[in-house]
Amino acid sequence: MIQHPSVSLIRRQFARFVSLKAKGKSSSSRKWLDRQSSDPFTKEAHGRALKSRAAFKLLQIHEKFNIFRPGQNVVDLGFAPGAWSQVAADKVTSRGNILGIDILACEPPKGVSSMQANILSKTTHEMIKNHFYQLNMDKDLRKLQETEPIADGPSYFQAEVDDNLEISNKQKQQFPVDVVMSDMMANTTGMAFKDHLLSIDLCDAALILAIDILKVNGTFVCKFFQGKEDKLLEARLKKCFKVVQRYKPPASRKESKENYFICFQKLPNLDKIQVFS
Ligand SMILES: C[S@@+](CC[C@H](N)C(=O)[O-])C[C@H]1O[C@@H](n2cnc3c(N)ncnc32)[C@H](O)[C@@H]1O
Repeated sequence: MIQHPSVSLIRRQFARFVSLKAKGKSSSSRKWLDRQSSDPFTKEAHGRALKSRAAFKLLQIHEKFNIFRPGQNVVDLGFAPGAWSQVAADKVTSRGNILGIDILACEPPKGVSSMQANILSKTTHEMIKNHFYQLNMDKDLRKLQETEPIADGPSYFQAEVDDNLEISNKQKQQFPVDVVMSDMMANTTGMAFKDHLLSIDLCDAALILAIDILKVNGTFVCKFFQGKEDKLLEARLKKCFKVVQRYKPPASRKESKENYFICFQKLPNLDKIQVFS
């Protein structure tokens, strides 16, 4: 094919521009690419159709602490691209429910519900609560319909069903979730202290949600970036859970400041003001 000289010139200049850009890649992004291509967890994640190597961190946390059981309700904060949700969905089976929240738009993995929302907004917390309340109501209604054929029954029958629903929802609605887990992190700035504070803010938002919706004895898993304030976070966690442990799974890179709090046995009757004072 004969090309107009100006077209081929533009193509050559474009190719040169691309190659210069590639050469000019910062050493940190080149290092990142090298690390990704040689990383055994990244390779294995591809092989097992997992969304990212982050899956292995949660698998290792689960292997050590036995977090999940079939049938549980789980909230996955900062779920995108979805590796933790994949792991949780596999462990809780189709009897359980996973809700993933992320500030970014992301298609959730199979069997996972999701919301694009910011956990630092109060509205997001309300939306999460409503999601599980609705699930509970649907479950209760199905149970009642299995035992009582309400569709053709007289209206007093329906009233009785409504009363029963109200009672069981009052008991269950408040704390419908078994596990709240957060792998959230905002875009890092490169300034260690600022990144640490950003991370602690996200942990606090996750903890507030856990106080509001976790069952008594429920489990909380939370990534944090280590720094001066993590002792204060740990103190808050200890007011809410009987057992609080720090654990850095082997799949978490040694050079990364990330670490995890694994908290078991949520305590009853928590007062947020007291926890945060
Ligand atoms: C390290 S990634 C999570 C990886 C995920 N656990 C997985 O296995 O695929 C951190 C996520 O936190 C999300 N995030 C950061 N700030 C957030 C916020 N304020 N609200 C909700 N999600 C947030 C980011 O968008 C990002 O997708």
